Amino acid sequence: MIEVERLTRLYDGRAVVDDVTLTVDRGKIAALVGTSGSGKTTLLRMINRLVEPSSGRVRIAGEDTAAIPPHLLRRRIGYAIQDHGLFPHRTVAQNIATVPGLLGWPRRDIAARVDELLTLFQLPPAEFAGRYPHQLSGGQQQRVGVARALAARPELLLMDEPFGALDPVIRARARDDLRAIQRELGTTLIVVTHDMGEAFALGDTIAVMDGGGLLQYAPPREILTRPASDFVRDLVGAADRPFHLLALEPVAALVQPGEAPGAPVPRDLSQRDALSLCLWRGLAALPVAGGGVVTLAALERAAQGGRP
Ligand SMILES: Nc1ncnc2c1ncn2[C@@H]1O[C@H](COP(=O)(O)OP(=O)(O)OP(=O)(O)O)[C@@H](O)[C@H]1O
Repeated sequence: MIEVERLTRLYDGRAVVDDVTLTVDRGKIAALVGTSGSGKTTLLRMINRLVEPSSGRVRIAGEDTAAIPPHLLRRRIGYAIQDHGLFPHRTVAQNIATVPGLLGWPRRDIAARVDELLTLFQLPPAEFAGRYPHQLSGGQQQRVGVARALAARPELLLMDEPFGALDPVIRARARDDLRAIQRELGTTLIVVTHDMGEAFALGDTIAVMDGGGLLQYAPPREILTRPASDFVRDLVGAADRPFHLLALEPVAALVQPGEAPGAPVPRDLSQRDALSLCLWRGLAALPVAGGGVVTLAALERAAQGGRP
């Protein structure tokens, strides 16, 4: 569990992060969103002490980070940033091996870990381990950046716009891969993003920041249906709210008895994609694999977030 308690950072007497308190449970994902300059990156960097807090504290699994020398702390916390910061003169394998090497892992364990991560990130080791960063696409470089951040099995991974440089299609895939990998490894993750869709797709909780302050910290559904202020409502995109809400749940949650023509959709299809299919095909209901249907009417009700 990560506990951020009354964390503040002053620059020239001005609080760019102002008395922020939040908790991220172990194995969960918190997404930090907010306007430009609202303090997201500064908050993230105070967690691994790349920026020293002016006041307040951070605890990781109960341990106060102020008591841990920064370089040791950073070996325990993965950090991935938009321009991924790979070492250009080191191979992919050497890049990923950086922190395990610093920690003095046996060579054989490091090699096994590099192979494991490359495979997990769908970069076959035989093809990619020996390449240099400039021999990779932007998307591949970002995956190596994330693999490197995860290499020493950190209890916590901090990500600052990790997919910022990717095109929308690859970005959505990278996000889904990250979620799957994060679940598999049980890593706690705090991610800064400008993309609300990404925040809702990834975050178990969403932290909304403005002017250094934390305006709301809550699960996605609550942020969408009960925004703490007009600012939060507008920031998350009032016009997209029904679609964000539908994207949170699979059709399995809405299945009802009945039959409908056509090929069944998988039970884990998002309600948003189901709505899209209904609209595109002009259908009032879709058959769902394993039996039953999801109706356009049920999707419409779900899009209203349970309002009467
Ligand atoms: N070293 C510094 N000295 C002075 N001011 C700083 C410093 N670092 C950041 N700031 C200021 O702190 C505020 C918050 O910056 P921060 O990078 O945390 O915002 P952000 O929410 O991550 O923004 P963006 O979304 O644009 O990346 C900004 O006004 C920035 O100018």
